[in-house]
Amino acid sequence: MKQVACALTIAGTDPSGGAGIHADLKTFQELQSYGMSVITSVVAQNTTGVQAVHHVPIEIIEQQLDSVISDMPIHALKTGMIANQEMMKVIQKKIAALQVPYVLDPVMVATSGDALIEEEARDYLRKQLLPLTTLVTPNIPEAEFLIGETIKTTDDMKQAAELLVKEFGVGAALIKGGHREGEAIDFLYDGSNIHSFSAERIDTKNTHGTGCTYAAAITAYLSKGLSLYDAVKNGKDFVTAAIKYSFDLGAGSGPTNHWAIRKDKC
Ligand SMILES: Nc1ncnc2c1ncn2[C@@H]1O[C@H](COP(=O)(O)OP(=O)(O)OP(=O)(O)O)[C@@H](O)[C@H]1O
Ligand SMILES: Cc1ncc(COP(=O)(O)O)c(N)n1
Repeated sequence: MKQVACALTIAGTDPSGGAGIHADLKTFQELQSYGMSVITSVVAQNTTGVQAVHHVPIEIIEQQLDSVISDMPIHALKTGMIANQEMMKVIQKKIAALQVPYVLDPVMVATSGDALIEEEARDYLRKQLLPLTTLVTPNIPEAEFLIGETIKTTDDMKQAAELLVKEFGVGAALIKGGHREGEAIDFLYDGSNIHSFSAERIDTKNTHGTGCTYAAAITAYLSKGLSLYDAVKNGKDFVTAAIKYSFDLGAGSGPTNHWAIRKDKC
């Protein structure tokens, strides 16, 4: 029997604490999964945008992966920002051998609009990393890129989720509706059924890190042994509370609140 659930994130940093590795580790901690991290890129960013990016050398990414994999239990893992193909290759090699639930957040641009991954790497992600996943969690622009089709309606969202499983080999697909108007509805296709997860839209500009927080919450729940459906359902509650009680910090799009779920429960 496992002593403690352990979750690993492989992603970039956010010194302002709202997105990337920081959002992931805060979420793991809040959900009582032991958090571990491998850093791909050091990103100088805040609520207003990205100011600079420094990629960690490939051999150091590989060594970080070896350090954690050789010594620690990993019950679920998540990837976020992986900026280029070389990084993807090494991560692909290491995680293919792991055989644990894998949540891929196909991070391409920050909420601010700044690009976080190189053009040529997008295709590599689509062809090589998607087939390794238990779950992929694109927002609408990311899903449009992955399937090469426009997504306008909720039917389009459902079809995109099915296509990702049937044509692109992902284990399951969760298409997030944060970028639409009206209720915040997401669709999960798990290979057999479509499920919807919906919440009232919260009127706020403070959504920096919502995608990271959602995928990290799902990863934490998977590390604790929840089913995919329950992990997404609980993850949706977690991110909704995090947006509802988000912080009006910084001059731009403020960060979500990773301990908000406690307020809703108390
Ligand atoms: N204003 C909002 N009110 C309620 N839920 C929201 C709101 N905005 C986004 N969500 C929800 O937050 C989650 C993240 O969705 P979104 O589509 O924004 O992802 P994302 O684009 O990857 O995140 P980010 O904006 O951080 O890049 C989804 O469950 C979505 O429905
Ligand atoms: C290192 C890193 N990873 C991911 C995001 C996306 O988060 P968001 O779109 O919410 O700003 C980000 N800004 N920075």
